Amino acid sequence: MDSPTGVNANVSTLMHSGDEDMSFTPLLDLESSNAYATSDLHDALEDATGPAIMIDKAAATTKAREAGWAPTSAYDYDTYNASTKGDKDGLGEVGPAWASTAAKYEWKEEYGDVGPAVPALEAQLFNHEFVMRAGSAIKALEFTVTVESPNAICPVREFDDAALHPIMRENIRLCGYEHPTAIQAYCLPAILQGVDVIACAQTGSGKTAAYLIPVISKLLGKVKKLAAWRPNAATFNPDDPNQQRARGEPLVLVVCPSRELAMQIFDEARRLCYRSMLRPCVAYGGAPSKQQRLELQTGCDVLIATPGRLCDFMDQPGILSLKRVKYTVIDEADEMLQDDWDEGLKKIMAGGDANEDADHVLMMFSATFPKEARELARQYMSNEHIRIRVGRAGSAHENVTQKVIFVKPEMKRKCLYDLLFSMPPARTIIFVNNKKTADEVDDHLFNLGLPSTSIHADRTQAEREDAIRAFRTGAAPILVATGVSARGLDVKNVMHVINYDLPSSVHGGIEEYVHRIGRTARIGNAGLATSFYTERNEDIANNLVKLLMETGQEIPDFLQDRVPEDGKAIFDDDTDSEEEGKADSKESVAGDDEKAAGTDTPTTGGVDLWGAPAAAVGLKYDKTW
Ligand SMILES: Nc1ncnc2c1ncn2[C@@H]1O[C@H](COP(=O)(O)OP(=O)(O)OP(=O)(O)O)[C@@H](O)[C@H]1O
Repeated sequence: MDSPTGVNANVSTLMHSGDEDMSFTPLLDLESSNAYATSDLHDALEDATGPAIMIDKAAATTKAREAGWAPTSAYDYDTYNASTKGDKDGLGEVGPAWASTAAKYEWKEEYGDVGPAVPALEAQLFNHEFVMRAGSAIKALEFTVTVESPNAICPVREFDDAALHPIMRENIRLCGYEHPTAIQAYCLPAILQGVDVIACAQTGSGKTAAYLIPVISKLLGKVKKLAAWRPNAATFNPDDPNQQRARGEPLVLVVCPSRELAMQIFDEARRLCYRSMLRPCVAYGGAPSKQQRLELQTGCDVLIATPGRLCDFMDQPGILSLKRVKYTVIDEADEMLQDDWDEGLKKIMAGGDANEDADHVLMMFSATFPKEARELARQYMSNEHIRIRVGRAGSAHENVTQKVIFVKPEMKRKCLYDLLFSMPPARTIIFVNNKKTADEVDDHLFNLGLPSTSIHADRTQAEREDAIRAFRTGAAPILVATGVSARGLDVKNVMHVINYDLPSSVHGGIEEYVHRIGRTARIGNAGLATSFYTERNEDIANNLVKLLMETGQEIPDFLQDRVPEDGKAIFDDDTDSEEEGKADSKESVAGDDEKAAGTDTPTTGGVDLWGAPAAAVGLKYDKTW
């Protein structure tokens, strides 16, 4: 069936009712993918490059079912078109329910300091089977932590030690977070100090909670004093045009580059704001703005937004004002500091009518922070800011087993097909470098009976949300994606990331590779990343080999000549040579030796890895976590 966008997208179901709709039956048993050890997956790689076999569609479908892959189900564009036609505002009865309208705790004026539990909402937010749980390999996220700060930061080993608000402590418990990760252990006390923070830690290490927990916790005690007026949820009827509406005046603003990431951060905020007066909202492009506007008008204390839609709302002062913002977080900051986002980010940072009080705090987070981004980031930060780095800025962790296979370009499809059949069915993301290839690979797999779906920037927002939902629930356990989804996507049990195309050095390079492979093996779980390497990928070869070395991976024979002569994996960019004076010691890869060398002793002098003279930020110390 042809789609309105001219592709044969095949999202497995037409579901527009929010990720908490439990009537949706996953076709892939979510737990079963836990049954396969990562070693089973990569041992099977040996079999993945056999000779091409031509298979007809019926035979291929039978083969896919026999191998255990879930059945395919075509996207029903007729139903989709019928349901959204004439419903541009997304407010019609049959229109899709967007992620931005997902249920949240609604505060009533008669509540005291803590609202009562709402069991149905609690079950949706915390207990459903799609919430990630920390894996047993969480220790692999324990790197040497480097802190540069005007004051010493005393990390919190346990959430109980962080002086958090009781509601926050309870919500963390409901989330199932038992211990803080390294980045959380340092960010909690750092952010509670109330100064600007730049933080960098590996993919899937809990950076979202690292900023949301302290910020929300700090606001909880004073929200009644700080928050703007909003209608009482006990009596407010959003359908009544005569009801008085609020203006969105958030206390917290989180800006991130992709819609999917915004929805995900919104989900985390919905959990962490549970039973509190703080009302989270999300604003992102593609979905109708009217619904998002109504949400802002119902009250907004924590706003998560992508830049385009945020700037649109900033141009409507009756709808949104940033004058109360106390905390601004730029997530995926190195991406947000790229030229593409320059105009929007400048406008957001200038803040329109933003809070110019001295108490405004700016935070930047990412798993990667190349040199140019570090320099730019400093321009926005106050002089006395805190910098926290877990391991090397831009490093990966050893929970992802990385395999690189040499493939002739014309053999990629065959190789992909064999690869998918060489191991047990598992939730898999296949990254490609352009939208056309995404459509082609998705169609190819789907036509061979494999339950794939795909996502890229040319898809409508409804298609994007459906694709992610189908992938998350297991209805379509194979997701073909362009780099748009490389950052942030956090889906339980993604066991395998395949780089059908490796990122080129001009389009994301090694940073994008790190983000892509980081969609698997999150928060202490294990995963596999397989990359198809062709002769056209020479531009990324040196950094790829260094990254493989850094994480103790096997270097394939065809890349052996890229191994540095001294056997040390030092990244060119891991220095600030543009600064006057010498960079302090170039950091070698974070291995056990380096960890052992970690010291609690503060050091000063030289130029730090973020490009500021270390003396300007007071203390600098490494600590073995
Ligand atoms: N302390 C914790 N214990 C257990 N799970 C946690 C903890 N903190 C966060 N998580 C979970 O870990 C997962 C990864 O967190 P998150 O998405 O914030 O990672 P991230 O560091 O931002 O990754 P990326 O750089 O890829 O965006 C989420 O599902 C989150 O709910």
